[in-house]
Amino acid sequence: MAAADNNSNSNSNSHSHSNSNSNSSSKPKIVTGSAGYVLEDVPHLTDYIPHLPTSSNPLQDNPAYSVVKQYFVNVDDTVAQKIVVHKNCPRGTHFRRAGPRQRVYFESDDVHACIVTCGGLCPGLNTVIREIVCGLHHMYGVKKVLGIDGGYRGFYARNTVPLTPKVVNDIHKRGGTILGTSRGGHDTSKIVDSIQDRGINQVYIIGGDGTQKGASVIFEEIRRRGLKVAVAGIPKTIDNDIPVIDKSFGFDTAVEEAQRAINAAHVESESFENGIGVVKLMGRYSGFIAMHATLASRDVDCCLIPESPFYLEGPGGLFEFIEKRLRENGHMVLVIAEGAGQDLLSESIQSLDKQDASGNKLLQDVGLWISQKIKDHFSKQNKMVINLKYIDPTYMIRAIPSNASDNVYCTLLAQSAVHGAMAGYTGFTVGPVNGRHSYIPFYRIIEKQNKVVITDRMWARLLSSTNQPSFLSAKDVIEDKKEEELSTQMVDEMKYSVDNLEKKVISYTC
Ligand SMILES: Nc1ncnc2c1ncn2[C@@H]1O[C@H](COP(=O)(O)OP(=O)(O)O)[C@@H](O)[C@H]1O
Ligand SMILES: O=P(O)(O)OC[C@H]1O[C@](O)(COP(=O)(O)O)[C@@H](O)[C@@H]1O
Ligand SMILES: [Mg+2]
Repeated sequence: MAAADNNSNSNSNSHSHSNSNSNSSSKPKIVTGSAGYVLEDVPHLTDYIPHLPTSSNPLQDNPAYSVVKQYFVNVDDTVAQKIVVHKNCPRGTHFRRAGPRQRVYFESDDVHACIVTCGGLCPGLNTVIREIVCGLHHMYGVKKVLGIDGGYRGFYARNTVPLTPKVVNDIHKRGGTILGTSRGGHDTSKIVDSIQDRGINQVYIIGGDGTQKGASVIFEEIRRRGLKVAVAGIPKTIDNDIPVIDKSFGFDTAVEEAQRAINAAHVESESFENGIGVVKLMGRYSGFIAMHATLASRDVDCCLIPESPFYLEGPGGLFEFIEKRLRENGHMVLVIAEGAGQDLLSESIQSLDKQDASGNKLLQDVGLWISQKIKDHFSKQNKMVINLKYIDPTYMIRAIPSNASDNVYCTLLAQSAVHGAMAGYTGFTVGPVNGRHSYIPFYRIIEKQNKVVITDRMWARLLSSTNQPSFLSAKDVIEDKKEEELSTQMVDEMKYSVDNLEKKVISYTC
């Protein structure tokens, strides 16, 4: 059966904007079941192209997989977002489990896939590219895979690179992305025109929060034009700021590399009288890298992240703490995430309010700023002679190849994306939810940023390991907790009453 027979739109040069379905924009596909079960499903090509032919999955004849009992995922398998539950609480949100399906919606020979990488670098990008190419080739017999050069704008402004298992064979040993990447330059219609012109029918988009927003609008436009094109997102972020998924690829590698900078800061500070080592780590709005690097190292005396406000002067302030540590230990190490203390910076330095090409706010260098502030403080009052060393390993932690565990993780992400697209799913991001790989609708990935919750146990662990001040009064902590509880409760209540709110919802009883 030729799946591409139903794909006349995707091979047309006329940029048809007709829609085969009256539903022009996709609505969340929410399925409810008993006991407050909610499935936030992902779109499928058959939602807007009816009667698509299917064929059996070629993997069933592949000797490598045929020995694995139940290799195919049951169509009804879903993954729970919340696994800690109480006896009477609703079962909550679930996502479709990732993995190969018995039936596929593309014939191998008809697949023309493309891969693009966008946004900042991250360890593991090349591994994901490699495993998409090899997964398509070895598992599904797909021969036509195109690399888009230089991010989104490469769809219409740059050359493309044919990708084969041979071309990508050892790229996972290199940092960066062999395809190149960029910020800005997202023109949805031009991108979809290019997809249509080239006859591409599977689009793999690797990138962070900005990229996934772009992928979501590309999917909507493809759907509006009624094209048989599957759009799969693979979440990439060194900052670990993408919600829902357990963590992002490359994060472990980055945390590991950050240890080298922290070690250096520790050695330097220990070797000089009143030595202070300051390390700035990435993390625009989320302090995960700084928090995990601090927890892993045990040499850090104070960790400052964007989520936890702090102040410099007076009782309970940073200067007082530094002085105390120096008197106790003779040295100290301070780790600061790049987005921390930006409010303090803009008070003392004139804020320029500049943005990068993607519209991300360009931050002032908090590492330099805080180093100068500390130096000024101790010299002005003639308090103590200090020896401060500032280390900024910013790009060094992300421009490296991924470690072994991230390599395995990248393989699973790539294979999940390939299985999903072959099974006709579209408009989804792949990622582990409580350890199980899942297909997550774009809107859940882009609706907010993942941040360190300073009223959670992890931050408490950090505070107890460094014994640094929380820089919050007890009253602030209680208020923060209340706000967090209130918003979690509101989300739960909204989810539970979803079938009352949304009449268009497809509902069935398990
Ligand atoms: N809201 C948006 N809508 C469409 N495209 C976007 C949006 N935000 C960012 N993009 C595009 O996604 C790409 C990467 O975004 P960027 O923020 O630089 O990195 P990241 O995806 O890593 O967060 C850029 O090409 C940018 O133009
Ligand atoms: O200098 P660049 O390339 O814009 O990258 C710096 C930024 O990239 C990041 O690593 C994350 O960016 P992404 O959103 O692209 O993943 C930030 O931590 C940092 O501010
Ligand atoms: Mg981003």
